[in-house]
Amino acid sequence: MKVAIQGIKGSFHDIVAREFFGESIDIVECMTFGEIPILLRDKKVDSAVMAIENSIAGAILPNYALIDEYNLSIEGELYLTIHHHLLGLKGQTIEDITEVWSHPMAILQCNKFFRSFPHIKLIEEKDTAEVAQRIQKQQIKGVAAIASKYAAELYDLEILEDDIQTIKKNGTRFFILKRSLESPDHESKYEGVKNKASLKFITKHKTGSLAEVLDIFAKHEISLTKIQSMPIIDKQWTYAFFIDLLIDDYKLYENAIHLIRKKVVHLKILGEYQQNRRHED
Ligand SMILES: O=C(O)C(=O)C[C@]1(C(=O)O)C=C[C@@H](O)C=C1
Repeated sequence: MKVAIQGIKGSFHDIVAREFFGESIDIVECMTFGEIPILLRDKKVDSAVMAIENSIAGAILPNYALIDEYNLSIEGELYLTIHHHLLGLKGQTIEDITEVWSHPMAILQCNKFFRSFPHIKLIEEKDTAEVAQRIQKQQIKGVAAIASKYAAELYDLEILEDDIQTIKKNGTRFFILKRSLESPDHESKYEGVKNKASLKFITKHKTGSLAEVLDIFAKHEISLTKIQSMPIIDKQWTYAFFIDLLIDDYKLYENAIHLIRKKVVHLKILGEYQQNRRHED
């Protein structure tokens, strides 16, 4: 079983892939999110892990666009508690550090910490763990990574400061993705309780059209966990909506979808999957 992730061994995506699928998978490392749907489309991998939102930094909008454009199917989700640490070569202290390299989402989650160190330059890189690996391999002094404790252990770096995210409780939600919704060989090995769904819809451009859709959910006692608007790029200043909802009663959910289909100009079910509870620690 081949699973594409953003980043290398020791990245948060790596942790999620192994937590979701177990240790026996082959990880295919990508250095951009954009490579993931292409690997799925070309059948180079069976599944993929993709971060979609973080509790401090918010949604990763380009990933919504990738899932939509390549018609990927959401097969599962995982909420991971994220602890960011400042990692450097053994013997270094924070006073020695003049630059910090990390993934842009990780930097966003730690911005407040660096306000107290205005001389430290923050530089966006492709992956938290890849920076940790590079610092060790090339014995780079004066530079620190923002990465996980697991990356510190793997790449034998020292934790110069721990838990540097803006607030202690920090989490990222990841999607487990499979090939296109239309794909004929679309298998569902992870068939379980499907008590959550993600949808995309575009309403008519008239007063109250979004309210009508939300009203149908309310009347069917369907609880929404997230609503996200996304620009429709070929129709400037118009928007599509991405909604996550909980399915308590599948029949009620189906009825609601049936009614909503008649109200909107476009509706796509991105996936129905088992809800993962958010960890609180
Ligand atoms: O760089 C990593 O380790 C990643 O897995 C990427 C990523 C992200 O894209 O949000 C994953 C989780 C954290 O929120 C920070 C970075």
